[in-house]
Amino acid sequence: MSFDALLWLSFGGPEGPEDVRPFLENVVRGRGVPPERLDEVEAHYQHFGGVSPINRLNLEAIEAVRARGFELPIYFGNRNWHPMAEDVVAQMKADGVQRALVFPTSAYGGYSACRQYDEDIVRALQAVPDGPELVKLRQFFDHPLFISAFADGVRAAAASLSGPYRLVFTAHSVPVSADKAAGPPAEGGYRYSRQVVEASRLVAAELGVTEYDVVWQSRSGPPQIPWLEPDVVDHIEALHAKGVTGVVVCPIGFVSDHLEVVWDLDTEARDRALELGMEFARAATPNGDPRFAELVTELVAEHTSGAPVRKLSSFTSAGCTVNGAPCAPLCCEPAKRPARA
Ligand SMILES: CC1=C(CCC(=O)O)c2cc3nc(cc4[nH]c(cc5[nH]c(cc1n2)c(C)c5CCC(=O)O)c(CCC(=O)O)c4C)C(CCC(=O)O)=C3C
Ligand SMILES: [Fe+2]
Repeated sequence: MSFDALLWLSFGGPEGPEDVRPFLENVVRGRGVPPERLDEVEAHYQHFGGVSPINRLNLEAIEAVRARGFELPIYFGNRNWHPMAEDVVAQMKADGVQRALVFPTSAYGGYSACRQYDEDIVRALQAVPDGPELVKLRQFFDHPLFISAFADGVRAAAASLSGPYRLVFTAHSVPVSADKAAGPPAEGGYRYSRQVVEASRLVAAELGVTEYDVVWQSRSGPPQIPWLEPDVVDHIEALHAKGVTGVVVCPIGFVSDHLEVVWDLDTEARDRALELGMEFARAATPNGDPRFAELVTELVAEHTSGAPVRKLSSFTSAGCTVNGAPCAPLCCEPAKRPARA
């Protein structure tokens, strides 16, 4: 199969104070997130001048891929903020692109991490009749380059501490019902949390660390709905109560230092740990590591030159579908809630 472009598909983030509210409205449209939660999250963004680092980090990662001599033109589009996926797909069509690979900036399965990117593709193609064929790349949570980049991040973070530490992996929480619906029903659900746990195990194994925890962060939604727990800040408090004096937090669920990382971890979790008199260090995310550009190049080469599929676990790496089709019938079905307007 031949391809004539790569679409780098991400979450999007605001570029200034005025963008924050409309961006947040895009993210939570139809999701039942209470306004108080939005006010809180808006304050986190405004703390950084209303600018999320995510767009800049994506552009830097794209430059790193280009700098490797990558053979296809790369387009950048988002789910929730400009450049919006539909505008970029219109541009691709205008440029004569007929078949493109799509790199979604999430390593995992599940509704928010995988299926919602399929929905973005469907939405973009609906907005652009006779647009290019779009083939999404697979999930890469257990790719050796992804795992070793995180392992080095943990090594460097641990080296910055003076005493012993507990290794704590963290990923974005999701509603328990969404995790239960992650993956095709025949697999038994929980694909997202199982992949997060597996990636964490692989990083720990590469480091030779046998005692570690996997926790969750950045919970949203109405308080009465259960989300994956424990929360990273609560967990740091529990570790402190057990006499743990240092913590290395590895944001295994994220590819770059976007807002949930620089606020929820580097600010909130860190402040709490220091308040408790604990040492705290946060491992780097892979986005800025040369291995990340190599990873993208390899995932593309699986399609363009039959490069081997490298993965360290036997767990399914799905997500590779055409024009936004789900991976399998009923795979990662969205929760029953009002449709996006
Ligand atoms: C699994 C997962 C990932 C990892 C996979 C992936 O990377 O895709 C992820 C990434 C991200 N989440 C992000 C931002 C936000 N997520 C929100 C809300 C939500 N996230 C959810 C899940 C996830 N989110 C869910 C289930 C919700 C509830 C609403 C809904 O059901 O959709 C909200 C609303 C406010 C709030 O937090 O309540 C914001 C602003 C940003 C950009 C940060 C920046 O600007 O730098 C990124 C990369
Ligand atoms: Fe999926």
